[in-house]
Amino acid sequence: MDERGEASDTGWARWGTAQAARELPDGARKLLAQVLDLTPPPPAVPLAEVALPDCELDEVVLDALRHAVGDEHVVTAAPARARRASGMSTPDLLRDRLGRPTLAPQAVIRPADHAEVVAVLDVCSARGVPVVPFGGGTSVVGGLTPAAARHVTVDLCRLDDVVSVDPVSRTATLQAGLPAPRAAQLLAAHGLTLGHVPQSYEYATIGGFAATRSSGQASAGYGRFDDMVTALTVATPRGTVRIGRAPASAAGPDLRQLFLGSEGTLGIITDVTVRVRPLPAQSHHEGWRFESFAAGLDAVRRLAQDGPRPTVLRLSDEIETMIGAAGSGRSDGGCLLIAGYEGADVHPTAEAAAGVLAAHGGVPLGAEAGQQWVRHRFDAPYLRDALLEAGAFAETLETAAYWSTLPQVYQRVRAALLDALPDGALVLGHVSHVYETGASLYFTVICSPGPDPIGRWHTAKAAAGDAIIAAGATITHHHGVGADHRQWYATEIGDVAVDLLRTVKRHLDPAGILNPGILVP
Ligand SMILES: Cc1cc2nc3c(=O)[nH]c(=O)nc-3n(C[C@H](O)[C@H](O)[C@H](O)COP(=O)(O)OP(=O)(O)OC[C@H]3O[C@@H](n4cnc5c(N)ncnc54)[C@H](O)[C@@H]3O)c2cc1C
Repeated sequence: MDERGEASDTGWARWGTAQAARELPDGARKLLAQVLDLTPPPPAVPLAEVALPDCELDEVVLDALRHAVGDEHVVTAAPARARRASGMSTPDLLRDRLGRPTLAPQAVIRPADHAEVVAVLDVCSARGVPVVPFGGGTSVVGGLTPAAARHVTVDLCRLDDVVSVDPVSRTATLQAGLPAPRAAQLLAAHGLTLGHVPQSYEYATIGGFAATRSSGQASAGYGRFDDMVTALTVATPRGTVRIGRAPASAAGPDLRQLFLGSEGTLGIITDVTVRVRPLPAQSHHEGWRFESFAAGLDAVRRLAQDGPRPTVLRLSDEIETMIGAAGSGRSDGGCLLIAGYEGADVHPTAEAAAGVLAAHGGVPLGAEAGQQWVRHRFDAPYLRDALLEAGAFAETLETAAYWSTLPQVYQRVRAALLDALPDGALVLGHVSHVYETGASLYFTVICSPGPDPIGRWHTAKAAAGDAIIAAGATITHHHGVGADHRQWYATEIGDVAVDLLRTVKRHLDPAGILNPGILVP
């Protein structure tokens, strides 16, 4: 078994391990059976039984790669390649379940450090071998499935340490392949935290967060991941770029931003320097009930704009609240808001925020509702597996918009999804990342799979993408562009910006080996 647990099927056709699987709560199962035509799928093909054609890379290329990283770190075994053929969107999982991953790499290359990443890029650039950087493999937008045959995957799993900590400036330099839980553990030893807790926290990596501009559940208090980055090192086919020598700078455009969100198309990020904060002495979460999503949105906007700002601020719409209640046995109706506070002394902030929430019609549900959310904050991906097993289809998408247009965007995306899935679908929504000027909107769709669940989802997702762009919102707030959002991304940024991006890519990656077909239209 290697360090990613291929032999135990970790992350194959499911989130995490089989041992960590969750049952669908009875209430939720009954509710779904009333509204959807549930069709349980055949059992998933185990990873060890996936058959792939043998690696077709030239022996000269394989030898050069072995020379760059060591023989045992050029892996051509089918399980290792199959496991890295895609990310973790529901279509990815469904293809995995059938034992038919989209486009497996020819080999998995595991460099140990920046110099080895540079050496791998040199080989691949000279030989025209496409390269897919791989962090935790949790992309949900096709970010790991290039439009290229015979590619290799560069797995950053051996770049998994803290390079340095500067407690005076409160920064830490972290290697790109460091998984989020290990980063948290290593920083905690210094009394520090990053505060970045996306729902994919258990498996995603520091480099992946930077490459996709990730946003975590506590973004109201700690900011987005790209807000946290003060410097980064990137290996490109042209050489190494290191940017960020001061906390702020007027030395030209901020080129860190060129690489943040570049999704492996301009280079491989090998380390990231991030702002860190002291581990919070206190943490308190509580629930609130609002009569309607509109009323809750009003309260959330007031906190986002005028403060006090909680660390976690999350508002579910009526349907998400109802489904959550069916799962937990509660049935308060309305819309559930979770407010979380972390810091040295959270109670003054929590009390002042409570005043704002109550003034906007919020009814306190107490700390138990908050704790309930904390206990289950990482459950959703496991529940998606449970839904797939029960014969439903479940997938998510997200966007962001200014406050003035947010309600219309919400309505239009919901309507587009429901229209595209006319035989019954549940569309759940929430707001969980807020800014002074607007917020993200996150949708979960649960529907009957039908005979062609992937095709059906592509149609619905395209309708949602069209609605998002037509309503003036962004095609993605935090999942990234990948292969799946490219078409809408091109419309969003326009022709001149598309040319600019293509020109930058041509300069940094003249052979066009880095993640072809991802991000760059
Ligand atoms: C169940 C689930 C929940 C999720 N929840 C959230 C959430 O709450 N917030 C959020 O922001 N996202 C979320 N995501 C999406 C995903 O976790 C993020 O995009 C995450 O940042 C990806 O990190 P990763 O290490 O898994 O990267 P990967 O999936 O391995 O890679 C993502 C993209 O970045 C590129 N890449 C990876 N590492 C590097 C590197 N070192 N240098 C250059 N390019 C690189 C890859 O080629 C790929 O295009 C979720 C995904 C799942 C499956």
